[in-house]
Amino acid sequence: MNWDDPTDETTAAPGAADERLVGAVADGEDQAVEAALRPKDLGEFIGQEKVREQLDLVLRAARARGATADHVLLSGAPGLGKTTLSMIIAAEMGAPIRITSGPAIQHAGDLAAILSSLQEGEVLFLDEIHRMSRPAEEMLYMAMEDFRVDVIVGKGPGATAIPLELPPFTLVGATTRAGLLPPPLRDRFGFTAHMEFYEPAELQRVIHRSASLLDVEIDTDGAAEIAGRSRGTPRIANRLLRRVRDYAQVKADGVIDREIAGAALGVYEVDSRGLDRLDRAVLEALLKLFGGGPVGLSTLAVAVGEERETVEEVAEPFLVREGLLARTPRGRVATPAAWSHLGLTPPGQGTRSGQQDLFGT
Ligand SMILES: Nc1ncnc2c1ncn2[C@@H]1O[C@H](COP(=O)(O)OP(=O)(O)OP(=O)(O)O)[C@@H](O)[C@H]1O
Repeated sequence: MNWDDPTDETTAAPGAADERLVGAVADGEDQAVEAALRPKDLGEFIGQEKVREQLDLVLRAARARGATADHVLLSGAPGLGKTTLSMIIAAEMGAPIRITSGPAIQHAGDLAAILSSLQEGEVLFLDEIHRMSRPAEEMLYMAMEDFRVDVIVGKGPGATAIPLELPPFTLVGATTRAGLLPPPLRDRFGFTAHMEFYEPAELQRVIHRSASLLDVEIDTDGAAEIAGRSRGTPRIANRLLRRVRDYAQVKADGVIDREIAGAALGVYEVDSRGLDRLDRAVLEALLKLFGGGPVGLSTLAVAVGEERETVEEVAEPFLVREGLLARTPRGRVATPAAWSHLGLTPPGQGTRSGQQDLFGT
């Protein structure tokens, strides 16, 4: 976990991030419906304009040369569309795709088995590439550069390396942490793209598109309301849309407008900026109990009745990214935006501070 990286929500306390409605990591229900919602080509892929434009050039040029596309590295937080883009790359190249992940490749032999069964031009999508084992990573260097691997047969002094030719393929590596990749691996990608969080207007388009695929009626304001609470992440936008759809079906006529979206997400405790119960508890403790800080992480965790790791890894990254909380050498500090988001006045700036509120003075 990189404490200073507010986008690093990937190594959060086990289960904690996944169970949240606003967690960016896919849960079982997401996996079941995401296939139906994935854009199928670059034209359908919303936002990430620069990445799309550059990738379009890379793929067109490869097609014009009749060659396999260069290896592609996609970095960015979970749920921003890395898997989707890798499938689009394969579709645009008219190639099959094989999907695996770093943690699934623990031995070089696992990788050799996959590589040796690839077809010519196939796209190999390697999610969480930064979590691959060292020996597999070293085998990948040669495979990417020379389309060849040395398979070691036997052990000790009798071990022999048998060279194995591979068909040309395109590796699409995905990582939440490009900085963690060793430079020799990073350098072997011909094209590297960093995926940014989405603007609310882009998420609004994602929501309209998904609503139409799910046969849900939603108006512009309803989509805007959900988009504003989706933490810049299409996966979260799609998940919130499904919960709001349930609410609209049960409590109204099935049509989603701003009022219905706001009421539904109120039930699920996702506030107007996308903070959930845990995020708000952390902020409230920081403001009301500690006057906005600085306060140590352990003290803050005790105050909200959570594990230190949960506060640090599950709640804080988004609060930092939103500019609501700062991690300083002296401890956690609330920003002016945190006070205004919770409708409180910082101490010394008015009649009602968080501290005064708490003690009713
Ligand atoms: N640009 C986009 N336009 C429309 N929908 C998108 C876009 N990006 C992502 N999505 C939707 O969000 C969902 C999650 O995307 P995807 O699985 O590609 O994310 P990811 O970055 O690979 O996540 P992870 O790192 O957790 O594997 C998909 O179902 C897809 O429908």
